[in-house]
Amino acid sequence: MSLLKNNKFTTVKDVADIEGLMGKALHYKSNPFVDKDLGENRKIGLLFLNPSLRTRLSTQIAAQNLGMEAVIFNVDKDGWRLEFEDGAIMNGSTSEHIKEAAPVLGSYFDILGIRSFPTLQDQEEDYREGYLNAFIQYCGKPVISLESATLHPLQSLTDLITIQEEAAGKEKIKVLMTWAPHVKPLPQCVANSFAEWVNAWGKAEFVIANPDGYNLSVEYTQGATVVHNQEEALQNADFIYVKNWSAYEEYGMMPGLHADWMLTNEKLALTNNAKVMHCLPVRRNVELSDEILDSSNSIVTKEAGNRVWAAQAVISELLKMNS
Ligand SMILES: NCCC[C@H](NC(=O)CCC(=O)O)C(=O)O
Ligand SMILES: NC(=O)OP(=O)(O)O
Repeated sequence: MSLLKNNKFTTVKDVADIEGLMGKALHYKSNPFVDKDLGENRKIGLLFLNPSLRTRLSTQIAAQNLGMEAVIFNVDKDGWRLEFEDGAIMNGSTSEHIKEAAPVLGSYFDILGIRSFPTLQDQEEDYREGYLNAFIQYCGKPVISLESATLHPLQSLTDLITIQEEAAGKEKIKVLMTWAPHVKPLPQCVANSFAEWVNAWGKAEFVIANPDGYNLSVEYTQGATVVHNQEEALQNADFIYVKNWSAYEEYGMMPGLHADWMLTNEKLALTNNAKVMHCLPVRRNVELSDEILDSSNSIVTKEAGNRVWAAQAVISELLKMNS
């Protein structure tokens, strides 16, 4: 039985068995090379339209642990500028249409991973996931999201296994996702995705705290308790997931800077000695204080280390589905 429902990995909705996939990731953590022949003679193409440290390296390592060859291509810097619009008269700055580029890439690789951030200009356009969906439509191969306009599923699977490891069998845990300040508008995707996965997992009391004006789309938060008072939300939290995001309603805007939402030791004292998580990269002393990041409560680097095992579980399932 496959742990995936669909021949792609772009949302928790593509997963048939969340606990099974988490278990598989943790199994790989203990036995990284147990399936080292599974991907023999197969190739994964990792396509980036935006920067990345963790995703590109952890996914490459995960593929190599399965015996695959991983090729990274920075589409934004090294490829032709792509056109996505149907019927476009290409007499401007775009040189190649996705209708040619995607099937060509599909012919070179067995699996494709794609990172494409939102523009934060047009909510409707970003939430339609035009880039990701065009690749899926035209490449003819299974696609893994390496962070799209609205979601970051490899990050969220990682976050759940990290929580499971740290909770160490504790029955009732409270997970708080809190908005944090930032200097520029960031996508909602990491926060949407974490909410989508924690809600689908259903094993935690889940609270989201954000200032007025920063509510996420209910499509992802449904099931969580959304509050606007951070101190109240911090009470008895076992895990604090820290993330900035720009406004969803007043799309891509920053309706208030709220520097006082940065987590400090004083605030951490309100919690159940909570572990602090962040997807990284993090801006020190803007999003999270030095005193938290340098304390034993911070598990951010351990969390990033777990990215390998989440990616390995997903690639392994896709290899088996397409063997
Ligand atoms: N892939 C992990 C997060 C990516 C992105 N962060 C950023 O763009 C941070 C940029 C900066 O701090 O300059 C985000 O929040 O969605
Ligand atoms: N957390 C994460 O996706 O990091 P990168 O942007 O460095 O890949």
